[in-house]
Amino acid sequence: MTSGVESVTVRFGDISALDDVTVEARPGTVVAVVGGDGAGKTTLLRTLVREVLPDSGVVRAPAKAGLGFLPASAGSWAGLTVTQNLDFAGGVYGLSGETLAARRADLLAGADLTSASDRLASQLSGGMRRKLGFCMAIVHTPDLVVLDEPSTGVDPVSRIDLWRMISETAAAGAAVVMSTTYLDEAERAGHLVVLDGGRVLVQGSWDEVRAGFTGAVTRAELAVRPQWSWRRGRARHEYWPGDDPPGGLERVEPDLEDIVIALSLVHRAEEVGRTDAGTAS
Ligand SMILES: Nc1ncnc2c1ncn2[C@@H]1O[C@H](COP(=O)(O)OP(=O)(O)OP(=O)(O)O)[C@@H](O)[C@H]1O
Repeated sequence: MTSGVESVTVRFGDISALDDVTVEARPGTVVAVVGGDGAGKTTLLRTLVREVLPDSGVVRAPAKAGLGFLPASAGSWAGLTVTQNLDFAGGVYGLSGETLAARRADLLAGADLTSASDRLASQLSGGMRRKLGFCMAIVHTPDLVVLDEPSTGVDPVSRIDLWRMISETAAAGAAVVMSTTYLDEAERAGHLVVLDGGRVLVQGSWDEVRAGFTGAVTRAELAVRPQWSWRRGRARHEYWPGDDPPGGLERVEPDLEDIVIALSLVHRAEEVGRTDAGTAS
């Protein structure tokens, strides 16, 4: 079964957190949801696991036993040990005895947490804690795994562990939907969804997103039009929608971060234009 949301709209009072969003999560693939603060990433994931009911649209997802969710918060109990946390999560899904023990041993080894089995979750590093939360989310081998920023605040070495575990989970047949603020990481997902203001700006494989991007990005110490520029390292990158930047400016091959920011700037300019037009009429 392919999970996903179709034409989903979610409102919180006046705020449109998701606006006519359609995203598919096929078995065996990783979908990375990216976008700035308040783009709607968490709302999309929470809608998929039925923590949020949409105002309109259709949600397709397995029943609870087939769902694994790592929320943006820790995802484990601070006062329990690593083993107790995993056993509790496994117990909720009916795992016990040797089956649970074997699954626990596999997960702990894969997450490089075996030597920390008896430590309280509160005594783990941020990265170890996220890895534990991930293991708890997949202990029952769910068909749909939903991860809210699994690698935020995680050191680079643990991020590599996490990515390996996520890829292995998808390779074993699960559909994985995750949000991330690390765009270099998102480029590795099979399918990308770029959100801004609750709308899907673009989605597809990284190659498709890159091929569909129009306009040019330049790099300079100072921007010509600051409102169309953003900082990258010591320089500023700037977006030119017409693909015709002024001569003399150095063009760069945009990466996903450039593309997400450029598309978001265009989207926000269009929104302002719409609001201005609405006010004028
Ligand atoms: N429970 C809620 N009540 C009211 N507004 C909410 C609620 N949850 C989210 N929102 C609003 O919906 C919009 C989308 O929020 P969401 O948390 O989905 O974004 P996000 O992309 O995950 O952002 P961030 O990366 O900052 O967590 C925001 O404007 C947010 O303030």
